[in-house]
Amino acid sequence: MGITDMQEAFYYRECAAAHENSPLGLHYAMFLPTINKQATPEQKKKWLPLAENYKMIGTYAQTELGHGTFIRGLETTATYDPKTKEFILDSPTLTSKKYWPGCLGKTSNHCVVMAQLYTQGKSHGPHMFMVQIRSMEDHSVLPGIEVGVIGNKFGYGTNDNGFLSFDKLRIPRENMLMRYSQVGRIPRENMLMRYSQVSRIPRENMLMRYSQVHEDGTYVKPQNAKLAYGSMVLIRSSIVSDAARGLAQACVISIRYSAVRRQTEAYPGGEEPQILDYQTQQYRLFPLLASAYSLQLAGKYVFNTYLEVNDQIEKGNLESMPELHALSAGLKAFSTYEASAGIEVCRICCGGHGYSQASGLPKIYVDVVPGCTYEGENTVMMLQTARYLMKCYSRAKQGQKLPGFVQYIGQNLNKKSCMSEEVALGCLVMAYEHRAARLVEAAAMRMQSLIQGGKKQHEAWNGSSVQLFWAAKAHCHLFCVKNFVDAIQAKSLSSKTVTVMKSVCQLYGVHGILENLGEFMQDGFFSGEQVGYLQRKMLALFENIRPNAVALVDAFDYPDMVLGSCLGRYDGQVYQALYDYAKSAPMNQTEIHSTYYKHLKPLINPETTSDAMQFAKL
Ligand SMILES: CCCCC/C=C\C/C=C\C/C=C\C/C=C\CCCC(=O)SCCNC(=O)CCNC(=O)[C@H](O)C(C)(C)COP(=O)(O)OP(=O)(O)OC[C@H]1O[C@@H](n2cnc3c(N)ncnc32)[C@H](O)[C@@H]1OP(=O)(O)O
Ligand SMILES: Cc1cc2nc3c(=O)[nH]c(=O)nc-3n(C[C@H](O)[C@H](O)[C@H](O)COP(=O)(O)OP(=O)(O)OC[C@H]3O[C@@H](n4cnc5c(N)ncnc54)[C@H](O)[C@@H]3O)c2cc1C
Repeated sequence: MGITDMQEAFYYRECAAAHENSPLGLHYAMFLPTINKQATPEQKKKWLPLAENYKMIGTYAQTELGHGTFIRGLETTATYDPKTKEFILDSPTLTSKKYWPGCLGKTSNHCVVMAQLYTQGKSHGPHMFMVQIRSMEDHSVLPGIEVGVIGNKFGYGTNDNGFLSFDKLRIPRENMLMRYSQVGRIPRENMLMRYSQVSRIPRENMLMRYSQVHEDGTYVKPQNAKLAYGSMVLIRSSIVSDAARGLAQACVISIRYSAVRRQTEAYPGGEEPQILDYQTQQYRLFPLLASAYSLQLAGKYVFNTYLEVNDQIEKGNLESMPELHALSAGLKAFSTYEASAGIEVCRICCGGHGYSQASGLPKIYVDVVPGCTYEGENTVMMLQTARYLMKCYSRAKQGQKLPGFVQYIGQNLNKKSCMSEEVALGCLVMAYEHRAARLVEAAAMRMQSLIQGGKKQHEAWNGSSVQLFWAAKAHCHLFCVKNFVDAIQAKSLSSKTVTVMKSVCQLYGVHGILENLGEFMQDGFFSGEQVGYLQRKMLALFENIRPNAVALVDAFDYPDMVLGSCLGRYDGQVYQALYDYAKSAPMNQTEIHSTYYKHLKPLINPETTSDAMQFAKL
């Protein structure tokens, strides 16, 4: 392609083969970024040119048959042999076989492998290693390696997710990605490669990051063990926009189709209305349209935050790592949950045609829904965010100032909503802050009471994890609402655009409250009368959004070739497109299908079926 910008290359691939999940997807999304972020300058100098020019094609092999979530429980081992200055990679058990990595079964000839590092008889936890798995001459599998595909999946048909195991495979010491932790002496020139003059680096930086070790394999700890998890944070930060894109495309298809489809006379003898005029269709689709806009804004925010924090990390300042982890983990979970559920509603809103591949919706769904699992199973990710919120809560209770977006935690909960008929954006934000603060406090109180009752920390954690999940979900929901409101209020949009977008933003906030009413009303924050305001406002917003609904999805500007949908075509020629799609079905290339002669004819006309066929039938 010759496109050098990663993001542009990503969008090109999205257009050229939308939702096809390229067999090189992991090469771009994780193999290249892992070399970029986890390799030393020397290693980058050696591997990046090869990988960028497809002279190395790789994937990210971390998950095993027995472990995906619990990285510290991974069983693949990498044991350092000081005599030969090599690592010995081994899959000691059945459950240690790598299982799931994308593009692994047949495509990749290399992979970055997450394995438990052992040196001098001690385990140092999961680390990344560069491993060649296939010959660069003829793509044959190298000795000491077993690799293959895992078979059919729910979707992702074009991705050869695979399994991989090692039988005491030896790799050079230089193949451990050593940017943040090392084994075996680091040549002085490496230091120079990272920083122009070793002398110019304050000594504590060198000790913290590039301190010397002996050739006997003494291990040098990284500044933070979680630096090795960096590639996952990058992808989680990218997945939010990915989920938003999928939901937005499903909204384009279902709302355009709902403007074309007419069904059921509105009154005896009357005209059949556009199904988009049914209030129930608006109730199902318009909040999803609002959610698509909200998640797109959230995706931009979290990816920009990733870039900023990653810059600081590369300079040795790890201060914002915990906040980035909490934000990316929570929003990855929140966005993929919301998008997956929303795409399914869009499909159902298209009736029978929504169930056809011709709609383009099943393909979008099976492309987005695994995002609830990969890159960190959603519940686990929400609980990671909850872990951070608990820390923030105790800091708030100690009177400490909290960073940026979590300042709402620990606020005075003894207040009522300011909600009026107008449903001001500020009152919406206040409601979400109150709900999140209350759920964070309730989870913290629950944990405290269990511990005071004699439970151990891990028992109290598990005994509070439902409420911890609720708190994290409310935190992410607040983020999306507040981020949307800030965008509306900060944007210098034209007055007409602001009016329309303000309605979309209001609908996102109002609908979210009505769909989670118990959490907003449990402490009497809202009165029944105020709930009535919200219900009437939601119905009014449907009417307000209806005239601009098609324009609001056109604004996403997805070309027909990306949507791949007979229902969501820009020209609205749905029925002709469906008929053409049907006519082009492979089974219609012959009038009588070959199976007629073998299976049907003997039933229908047994007397005319030749004896041989009869015999074949028996
Ligand atoms: C530029 C364009 C790029 C192109 C990308 C384009 C599009 C992307 C969109 C879509 C994706 C496309 C393709 C990709 C498709 C498929 C790829 C899937 C690949 C995979 O599917 S690849 C495997 C993923 N597999 C996981 O995702 C495992 C999840 N499991 C874990 O991640 C850990 O297992 C965890 C965290 C559960 C426990 O880990 P643990 O047991 O070691 O930690 P523990 O609980 O003990 O402690 C916790 C302390 O660590 C801190 N902490 C933890 N993690 C941190 C981090 N990341 N950063 C900073 N701090 C962190 C905490 O904040 C806390 O801190 P504190 O203690 O202060 O509270
Ligand atoms: C399409 C697809 C592509 C993938 N690509 C890759 C890849 O390229 N590279 C790679 O390495 N991996 C890949 N994976 C694997 C993926 O990263 C893992 O499946 C994911 O991390 C979840 O781990 P798991 O499968 O072990 O699920 P588990 O962790 O076993 O989850 C099962 C259930 O247990 C629950 N659970 C687990 N731990 C906890 C806990 N501590 N607290 C509460 N509940 C818990 C979960 O919430 C979940 O409900 C891919 C997976 C898919 C589906």
